[in-house]
Amino acid sequence: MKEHPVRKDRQWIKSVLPDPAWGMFPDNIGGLSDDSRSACEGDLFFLRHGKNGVNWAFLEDAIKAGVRLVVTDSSIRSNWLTEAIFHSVPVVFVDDLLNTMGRVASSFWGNPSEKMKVVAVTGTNGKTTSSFLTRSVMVQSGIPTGLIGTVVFDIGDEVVEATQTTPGILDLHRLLGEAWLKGLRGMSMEVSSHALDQGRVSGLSFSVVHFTNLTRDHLDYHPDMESYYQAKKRLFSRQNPDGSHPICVVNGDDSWGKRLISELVLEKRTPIIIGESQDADISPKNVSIGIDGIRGVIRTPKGDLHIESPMTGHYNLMNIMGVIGCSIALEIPLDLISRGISAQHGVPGRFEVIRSDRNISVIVDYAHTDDALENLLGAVRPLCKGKVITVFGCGGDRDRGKRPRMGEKAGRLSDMVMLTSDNPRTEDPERILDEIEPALKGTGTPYERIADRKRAIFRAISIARPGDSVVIAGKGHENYQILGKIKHHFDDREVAREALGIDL
Ligand SMILES: CC(=O)N[C@H]1[C@@H](OP(=O)(O)OP(=O)(O)OC[C@H]2O[C@@H](n3ccc(=O)[nH]c3=O)[C@H](O)[C@@H]2O)O[C@H](CO)[C@@H](O)[C@@H]1O[C@H](C)C(=O)N[C@@H](C)C(=O)N[C@H](CCC(=O)O)C(=O)O
Ligand SMILES: Nc1ncnc2c1ncn2[C@@H]1O[C@H](COP(=O)(O)OP(=O)(O)OP(=O)(O)O)[C@@H](O)[C@H]1O
Ligand SMILES: N[C@H](CCC[C@H](N)C(=O)O)C(=O)O
Ligand SMILES: [Mg+2]
Repeated sequence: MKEHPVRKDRQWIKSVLPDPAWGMFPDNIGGLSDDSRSACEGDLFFLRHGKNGVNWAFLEDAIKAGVRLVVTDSSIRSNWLTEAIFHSVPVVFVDDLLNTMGRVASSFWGNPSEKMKVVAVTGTNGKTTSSFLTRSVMVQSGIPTGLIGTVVFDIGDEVVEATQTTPGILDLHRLLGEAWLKGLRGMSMEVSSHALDQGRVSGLSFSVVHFTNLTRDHLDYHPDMESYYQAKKRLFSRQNPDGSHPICVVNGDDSWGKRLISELVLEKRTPIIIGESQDADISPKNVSIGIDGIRGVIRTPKGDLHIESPMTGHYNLMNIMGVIGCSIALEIPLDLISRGISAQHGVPGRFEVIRSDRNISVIVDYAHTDDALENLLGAVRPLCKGKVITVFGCGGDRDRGKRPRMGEKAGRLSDMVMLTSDNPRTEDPERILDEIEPALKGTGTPYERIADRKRAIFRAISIARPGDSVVIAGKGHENYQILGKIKHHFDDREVAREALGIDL
């Protein structure tokens, strides 16, 4: 068993857990796991319910792997646990497993989030973009800062492709622990509604929490918009482990944001409000949005702030204002906020322009909700001299209700549409297109239906004339396409370059 970089003291576990049932605490704990597939000898293993209850084979596998202590929920009692004890693995029963996991994992890594500046962003759209911008500002202000979100988990010298927007609770605490050990003192992270619903951020301490917006998505997982909102709201109502509350930054132009603000005010909290209205704490004073980006002056409680960002679109102005709010909450001086915003030249797969010597603009973007598509196409239109040709589809095994909505937006806001596949996953690609097509057809905009995404991109680029824009939406930074359960290499940017005749 490797020596733990933080927990050199033996039996630290005694101070954070109640006594095990019918057994003693082990002498030492090497690691934490909640998945039999990654459990190691010497680990403390958390036995958890899945959506289908408890799978006892997982416990058996974990014991075979040599875990030294099992912690589980008081509601989980069975002969299998007696069996664990029979194998001389002590079992601890707790009333609130997620809360215990958060406390144990944080303590195991030396409570890094309590020592770092952690900024968390949630909302349907704009999390990744805002988290990159926030990190940039924090770095400019001298706080070495990592990033956890949809595109990467970046903890200093270790940058790995993200597996989820918000990783599982133990991975999250580990990432923060390792980030601290590598000298990072800040973390800019995305928190998805799934993560909030599943308690993945339990035990973490946040300095600032940011709400971008709430529009339709993920209603395959959440029963309705109200439950989706309640999941997001947890980030703002939860307390840090020391009982404090983070500072909240909320988009006051969004209808759910307005509600969140009024609920926070009722709880005697004072959120920093961003928005177009001059009543907002942070609002635009004199801002222009064009092909070369966003520039101008933003009003803030600390005075006027000059911004110059290569990013474009009104929605990115909203993201920038949210980030200004977070930065002011961190007490970062205005000139450094301004520098940090300018230094972020773009975000992978978000409004990524594929340059070529053809006089057409090709834009790859991650818009995969109807609101994002509307925002994106609304940003492209004023910049485009010719026609807007949109290539898009919808993910399989995900919210089906957004399919017609996306079809309608794509049709209404484009001059030509290539209806194609996104990640079909285990669904029949043609059936997904069937669910998008009627709404698209209803707009009267010409379209072609080509399920093969590569062919659709090639076709869109081949029909584009000088001055036209080809918008390839939905997959952004993704370098794969999921067909069935298999991930195949696929990158919209590579395919677009190939179609444009650019050497790869
Ligand atoms: C729908 C959903 O979010 N499911 C999550 C949930 O799965 P589950 O309840 O089915 O759990 P399970 O797989 O039965 O496992 C139960 C327990 O047994 C363990 N296990 C499981 C298998 C095994 O062989 N051995 C074993 O010990 C698991 O580690 C876990 O402790 O709990 C698991 C453990 O934390 C998550 O990995 C899993 O995320 C799946 C992979 C997923 O795809 N989630 C997506 C939808 C997601 O989280 N998306 C958001 C993005 C949203 C956005 O961008 O807005 C994200 O944050 O990435
Ligand atoms: N503030 C915003 N409001 C509306 N749409 C936005 C906003 N910011 C970005 N978008 C659009 O949404 C897409 C996704 O943006 P981004 O990746 O920043 O969001 P996200 O919340 O991280 O999404 P995901 O949950 O899928 O990771 C962008 O490519 C853009 O089209
Ligand atoms: N985080 C989003 C990603 C969707 C991206 C899109 N390409 C798709 O596969 O549907 C989700 O889990 O819904
Ligand atoms: Mg994201």
